[in-house]
Amino acid sequence: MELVEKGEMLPLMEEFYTIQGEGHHTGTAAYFIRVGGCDVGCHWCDVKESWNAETHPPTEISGIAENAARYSNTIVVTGGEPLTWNMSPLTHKLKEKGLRIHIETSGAYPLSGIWDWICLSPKKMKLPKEEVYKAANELKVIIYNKHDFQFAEEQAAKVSGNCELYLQPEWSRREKMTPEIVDYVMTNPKWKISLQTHKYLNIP
Ligand SMILES: C[S@@+](CC[C@H](N)C(=O)[O-])C[C@H]1O[C@@H](n2cnc3c(N)ncnc32)[C@H](O)[C@@H]1O
Ligand SMILES: Nc1nc2[nH]cc(C(=O)O)c2c(=O)[nH]1
Ligand code: SF4
Ligand SMILES: [Mg+2]
Repeated sequence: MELVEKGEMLPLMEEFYTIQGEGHHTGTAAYFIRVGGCDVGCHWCDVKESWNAETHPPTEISGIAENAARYSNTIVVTGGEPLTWNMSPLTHKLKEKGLRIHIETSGAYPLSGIWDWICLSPKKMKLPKEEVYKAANELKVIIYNKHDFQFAEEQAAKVSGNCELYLQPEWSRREKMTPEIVDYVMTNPKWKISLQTHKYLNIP
């Protein structure tokens, strides 16, 4: 659909008001907008239902923004992969309402939209675009196995000097990898650990 191509409508999977569970803003209330569509294909992805954009209804962005403003002054746009779509129209609508806008992204597609905070979670299968590395405020690398520490260092070499660095255990591997991350962070203190705290709290 043409309006989806322009970013005037977006395949909306779900919206929910919750506590940011991960990374720098952990513990802070925020309204999440989850946009469908992703072809990065992480085998451990915890929202595979988001991948097929066709299963999520094209939704007017003005309605999405009005609804979001009723809940919170901090909005997290996630997915799916939000940068699959042109994020400029939605983020301008949210900014008109004076909201703070954060994105959760793999960075695999060109950076669109205006953002107060960019969380970049790079994936080996589809590496981030140069401009997303440069703009990222936090880098959050998922640790599934020991090789991922090496990948994390390679990715850290690509972000700006003031980008915060996080290692986050892949959820199904948390018992094995969390102690390894703890050791790694103590040895390499430029990194911090990020846990999916919403899963421990049993909230969305
Ligand atoms: C579902 S993704 C959506 C946004 C975007 N596609 C991305 O990957 O950044 C949201 C965040 O959850 C992380 N994530 C997804 N599945 C996970 C899992 N099984 N364990 C830990 N983190 C996970 C991603 O790396 C990303 O930081
Ligand atoms: N509470 C909560 N915090 C999150 N931080 C990033 C999430 C995401 O799926 O993008 C997420 C999520 O799904 N829930
Ligand atoms: S990039 Fe994000 S949404 Fe896409 S498969 Fe990977 S974790 Fe899931
Ligand atoms: Mg999540």
